[in-house]
Amino acid sequence: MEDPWKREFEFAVEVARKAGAEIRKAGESEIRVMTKSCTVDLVTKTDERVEKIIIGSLKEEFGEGTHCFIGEESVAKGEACVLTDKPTWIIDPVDGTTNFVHGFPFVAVSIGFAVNKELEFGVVYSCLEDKMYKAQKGKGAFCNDEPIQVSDVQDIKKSIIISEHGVDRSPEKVTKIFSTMQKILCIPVHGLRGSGTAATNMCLVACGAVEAFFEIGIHCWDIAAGAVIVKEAGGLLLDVNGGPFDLMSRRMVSANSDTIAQRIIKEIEIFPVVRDDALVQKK
Ligand SMILES: O=P(O)(O)OC(CO)CO
Ligand SMILES: [Mg+2]
Repeated sequence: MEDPWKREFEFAVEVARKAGAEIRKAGESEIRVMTKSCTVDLVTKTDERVEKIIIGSLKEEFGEGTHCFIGEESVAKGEACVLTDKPTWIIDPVDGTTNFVHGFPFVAVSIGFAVNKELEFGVVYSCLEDKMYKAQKGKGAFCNDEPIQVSDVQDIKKSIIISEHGVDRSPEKVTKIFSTMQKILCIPVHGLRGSGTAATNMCLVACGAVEAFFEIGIHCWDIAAGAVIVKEAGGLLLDVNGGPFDLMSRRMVSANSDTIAQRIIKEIEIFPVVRDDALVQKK
């Protein structure tokens, strides 16, 4: 069947590569750090500039009228974060801003594309490692053009699991997050990890380096692209309560298999978060 989004997909790969080069270059000079929701929610001029480059390039190529854009920094400045049926680009210009600021070597550009609220393709460029992950619905997942697949480990005791602690440091939430991690660690699993970027974490699931990544508190721009990559690599996505995955819910389990996903879900202590599409629009 003719691929209706081929041009968009190929352009997304090109734009992600260009954005990654900008991030690498910016990392060589002094980085001026600002904060968003709290003192540990960091943002830099590079996040804002790279998002403008990505959205500017996409608008120039595909026009403003028919395509919609959800970008992390545009939403931070008050733009809407609502997924409609229109072709929508979901963009995190710098996933792993804290890593970028500290020179911790995992930083990714994440570009997802949805139509009729369904994800069609995802591109994650881990720009410091120079790894281009990409996937189109129904066409498999790739890293630097090599096919990738999730791991076939079904025994949780032989797994590595990724989770992150996020930027909300209220003691009740931190207690729940670490209690969940403690329970999973003590199953016992082989190890717990975290790269500091959700997009890269999902690609680590997709290429079989770890069995699962789960988090409550991530945003749609962190995981839209990775969601397609995990699925196309043979993995699955679920809500943290075992229900269907909902991109705007800020809750996600991505895993190599249902067996691993369900075992983790048994241990997750759920806490409330405000959905992305319930964020108050400032514009
Ligand atoms: O670095 P960012 O884009 O704030 O994203 C974080 C989670 O929100 C890492 O995935
Ligand atoms: Mg992010």
